[in-house]
Amino acid sequence: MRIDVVSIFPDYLAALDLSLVGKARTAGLLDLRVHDLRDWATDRHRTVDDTPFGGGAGMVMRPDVWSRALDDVIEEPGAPGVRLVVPTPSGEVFTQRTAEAWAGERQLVVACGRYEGIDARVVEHYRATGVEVSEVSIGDYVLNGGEVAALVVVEAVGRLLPGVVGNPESLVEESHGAAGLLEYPVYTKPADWDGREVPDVLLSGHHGRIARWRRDQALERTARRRPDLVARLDPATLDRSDRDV
Ligand SMILES: COc1ccc2nc(C(=O)O)sc2c1
Repeated sequence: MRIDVVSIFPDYLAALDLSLVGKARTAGLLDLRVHDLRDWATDRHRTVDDTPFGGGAGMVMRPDVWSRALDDVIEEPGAPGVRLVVPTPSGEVFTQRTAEAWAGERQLVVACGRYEGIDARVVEHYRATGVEVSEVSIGDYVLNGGEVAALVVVEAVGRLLPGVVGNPESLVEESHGAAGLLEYPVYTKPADWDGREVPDVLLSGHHGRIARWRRDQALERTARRRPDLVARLDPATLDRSDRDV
């Protein structure tokens, strides 16, 4: 998979050279390219914005600069599996399900807005040329630009690519994973720390009981902290018929 990120702050994406995503890049599992939008500006000040039509505070990012950049970066506009991602506070919420769907794409191009955003005609133009365009938000809080959202999207999608995470099994049990539950509490050595002990069941060696305890903990935690997720659970996840283990 190829992911391109276009930003006026390309150094913001340097964190993607680290950890799992960095290893995936080195291993050739993820072709991640970061671009400076100003490289497509035409004036000596490398201007990418201008005042908003209709007035109002702030500046808007110019459509001509963005289209020169995206025309260069999008491999095959309109081809299947090519998606333009535009992080925006007015976007649909980006979730684990979104990440799972996008992990199957051929190319993601993430356009990071700044100032008051990107001229709306850019999204209109690429939609009209047959490019899949997704305007997404990573949550209900105020950011200053799309770069943080780009980091979230690249990590959430990149870690789902085959070979990136050592044990694919771990993708099932993690919070918001395939089961749709929050993760159960985890423990490691020392067994006795701060006068607090590890739940006995985890020391029992009884795998069936451990699995059941973990699922019960995940269900309880999800019901307590994220009741909104419980409504979406597969009924089989709530099935307690294995009580005999
Ligand atoms: C101007 O560009 C922005 C500004 C805020 C913002 N907030 C996002 C979010 O995902 O919440 S993406 C994004 C892009």
